[in-house]
Amino acid sequence: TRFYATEDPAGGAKSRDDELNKKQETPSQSPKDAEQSESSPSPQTTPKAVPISTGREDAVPTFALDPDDDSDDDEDNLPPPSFPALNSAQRASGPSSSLPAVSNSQPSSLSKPSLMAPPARPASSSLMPPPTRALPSNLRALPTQSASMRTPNARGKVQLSPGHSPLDWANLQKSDKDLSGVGSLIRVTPSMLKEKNGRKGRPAWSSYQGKVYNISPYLPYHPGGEGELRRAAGKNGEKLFMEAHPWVNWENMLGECLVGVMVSEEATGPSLEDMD
Ligand code: HEM
Repeated sequence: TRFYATEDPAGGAKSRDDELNKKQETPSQSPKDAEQSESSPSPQTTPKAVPISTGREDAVPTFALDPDDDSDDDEDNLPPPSFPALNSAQRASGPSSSLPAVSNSQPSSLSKPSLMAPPARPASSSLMPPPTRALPSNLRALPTQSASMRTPNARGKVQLSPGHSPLDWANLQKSDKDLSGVGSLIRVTPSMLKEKNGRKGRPAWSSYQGKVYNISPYLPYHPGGEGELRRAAGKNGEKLFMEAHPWVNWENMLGECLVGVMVSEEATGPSLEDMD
C-alpha cells in the first residue's frame, strides 16, 4: 500500500492531469520544466517531509520539512502519511496519541517529551519503619556475650566430650549405677544443700521444686557446659534452670540422681524410707 503526502490523492492526480494537458498545450516548454512539473504536482502548496539522518539505527524516524528542498520525489520516496489526520480528534487530544510529528527539530529534543517520567520515589511516610531490635516479650534474650564467648554457638551449647552425648546420658540413667550417691532418699536441710556445692571433692547437689538432685554425674553431659550447670550447685537451681531452658524436663533428665527432699533446718530424723 502506498500513501501520499497529499490529503487528497484524487486532487493530486487531477493536478497531474492538468500539468500533462498544459504540457501538450505548450510544446515549447524546456525539458527541465516539463520534468519538474510532471513529478511535482504542486511544489508550492505541498512541501514534502524528508527523513532526518540521526546516525542511530534504533532511533524513531523523524521527518522535517525543508522549504528550500525542491528536489524531485518519485512515488517510492514519498513519506508516510500524516496519521492521525492533522485536524483529527486524536491529534487534538494530545501528543501522546499521535505518531511522531513532522518537525524540524533534532531527534534528541523531539523524543524526550514523549518519554514517561521515571516513577517517583515513594514518600518516606508511606514506608514502614524498619523492625526494631527490641525482643518480643515472649522470647528471652540471647545468652550474654560472656556465655557465648565460652561456648561455640549462639545458643550456648558446648562441644561435649566423646561418650557424653544426650543419648549416652540416657543410657547411663537406665543402667543400675547409683547416680544419687546416697543409696536411699534422705531429708536435706538448707545447710546440707549449701555444703554440697561440688567444691573440694564434695558432690554437687541442687534443689528443684522441693526435691534435691545430685548433679555431679550429669556435669560432663550438660549441653550448656559444666560451668553453667555448676552455678546451680549447693542451692535452689530453679531460677537459673528456667532462665536457661524452661522447655527442658528436669525431673526426666535427673530422675536417677534424686537424693531426697528439702526439709527445714530443724527437721532431722530417720531416712524417708524408714518413715513409712
Ligand atoms: C540442673 C539441671 C539442668 C539440666 C537437667 C539441664 C539440661 C539441659 C539440657 C537437656 C540442655 C539442652 C537443651 C536443648 O537442647 O534444647 C541444656 C542446655 C543448656 N543449659 Fe542446662 N540443664 C540444667 C541446668 C542448667 C543451669 C543451672 C544452667 C545455667 C546456669 C544451664 C544452662 C544451659 C545452657 C546455657 C544450655 C545451652 C543452651 C540451650 O540449649 O538452650 N543449665 N541443659
